[in-house]
Amino acid sequence: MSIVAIDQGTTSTRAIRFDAAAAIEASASRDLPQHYPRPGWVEQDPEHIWQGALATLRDVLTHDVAAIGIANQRETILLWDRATGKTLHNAIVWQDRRTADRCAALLAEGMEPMVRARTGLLLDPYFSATKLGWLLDTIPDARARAERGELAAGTVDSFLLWRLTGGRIHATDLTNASRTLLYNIVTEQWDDDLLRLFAIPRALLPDVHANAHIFGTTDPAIVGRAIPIAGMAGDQQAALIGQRCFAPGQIKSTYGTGCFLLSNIGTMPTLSDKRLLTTIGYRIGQERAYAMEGSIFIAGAAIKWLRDTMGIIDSAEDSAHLAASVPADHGVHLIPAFVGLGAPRWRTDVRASITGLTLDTGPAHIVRAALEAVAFQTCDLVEAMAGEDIAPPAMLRIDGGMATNDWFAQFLADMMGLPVERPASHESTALGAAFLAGITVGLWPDLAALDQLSRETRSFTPAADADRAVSLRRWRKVVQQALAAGVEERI
Ligand SMILES: Nc1ncnc2c1ncn2[C@@H]1O[C@H](COP(=O)(O)OP(=O)(O)O)[C@@H](O)[C@H]1O
Ligand SMILES: O=P(O)(O)OC[C@H](O)CO
Repeated sequence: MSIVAIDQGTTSTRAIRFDAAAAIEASASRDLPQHYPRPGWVEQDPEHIWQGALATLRDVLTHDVAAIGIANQRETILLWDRATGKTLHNAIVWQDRRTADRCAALLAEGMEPMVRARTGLLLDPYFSATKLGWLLDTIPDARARAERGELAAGTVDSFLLWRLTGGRIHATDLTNASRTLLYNIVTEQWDDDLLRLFAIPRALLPDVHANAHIFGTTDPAIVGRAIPIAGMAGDQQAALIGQRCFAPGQIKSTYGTGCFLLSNIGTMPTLSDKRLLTTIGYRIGQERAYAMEGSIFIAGAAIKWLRDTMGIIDSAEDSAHLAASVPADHGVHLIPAFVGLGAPRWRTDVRASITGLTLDTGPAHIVRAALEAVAFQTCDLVEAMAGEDIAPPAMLRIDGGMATNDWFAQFLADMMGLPVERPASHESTALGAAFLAGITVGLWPDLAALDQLSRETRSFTPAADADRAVSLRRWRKVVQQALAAGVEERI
């Protein structure tokens, strides 16, 4: 028996087939283009999302696949016609900032404490609700049609489920729901007050289920037979599960397009004093956990930008040896605020900058500064979490495309002063989705059984002589300057 996980990420879609020992049997991948129609706007073509998922699924599907799991880029929102299945607009991607003014207006009306108490989130354009509101306000007739129940909205998991089931099932899981600003993470229901606040008709929204659940079965016309879609989770929560962070205090950080650090905080939805997010970690049968999250919007995306837009590097892999070629006291800083800054600062107005340039600055310095910035931001998150009333981490588990970079993993350990552990396979997100589907169909009985599966890892131990304090002090000074420049822009 094997399980296929679809990992629908921001820049690519992958399908991976796992065996009963959680080893990878086959994998397939397709790139997913991003569109930037205006500064701060980020969109994707829904048909690209769908075709990528379908093609990769078909590539790895065999007769012994017992179930499919889905993990997905979160918050990205789609709107489609229930009768035809056609989308009404491009997907608005989580990084999109077009609703910054709407969020600022709600903030000025004093709505954030209520929103935060119910959702664990903040009033930021990152989340789905204001994006969905924008679609309803912008597309002619959309609001009236939504109210009549003719339209469906959903995050990427929900859209893929709809398409895979031949337009029969409109559902999501509670981790994805918990990123919309519409879902109450305490009562585990869509929240009527929040629906009113964001002017979202209830008829648009999917049913919500726990993560390990038969959400539907594939339409045989699409993949040849009816296979249960038996697990779904937002990609960061899927990585938390794939990294087996099942005990309070266990913490993982995934370095894909962005970086998302999630700490298992147990069964209470404790709110942060430091502008971190509280979110649903997972619900699998009777097992449940909330997570505290620090979200950094740009991680691997900075390396992708240096490669694809600036042409400074030929491949992302080259960034490791280029960084190693530059001395530690190089003095260059890159603030990767290409779409503003996420946790713990949450500043939509700040823009990216490179400082400390001299005539001997070359591409390698900028590459190193980009990798360093992601590590420094992780330190800021870990420090913010250390001030919370939650169990302190003993080490950090990392994964995602950028985590394959050895230089980065070592620098991260050095700057945090904490050991960093990296699984041999960086596909923790897909593994988490496979775990969910496998539990549902009885391949594994429970979380304890997952913990016992063999797990090969590599550890990065902090170097004794790493100049942590000085490096972090310099980083924070440059961030302060970028924040002040953001204020000036607004004036
Ligand atoms: N060796 C590397 N060093 C630094 N960044 C890398 C490396 N390999 C991949 N990346 C970055 O990782 C990202 C891809 O990781 P992935 O986990 O597939 O992301 P996503 O799920 O967001 O699409 C890209 O942004 C890429 O630039
Ligand atoms: O594409 P990733 O892996 O950076 O993940 C995106 C996140 O889910 C956004 O919240």
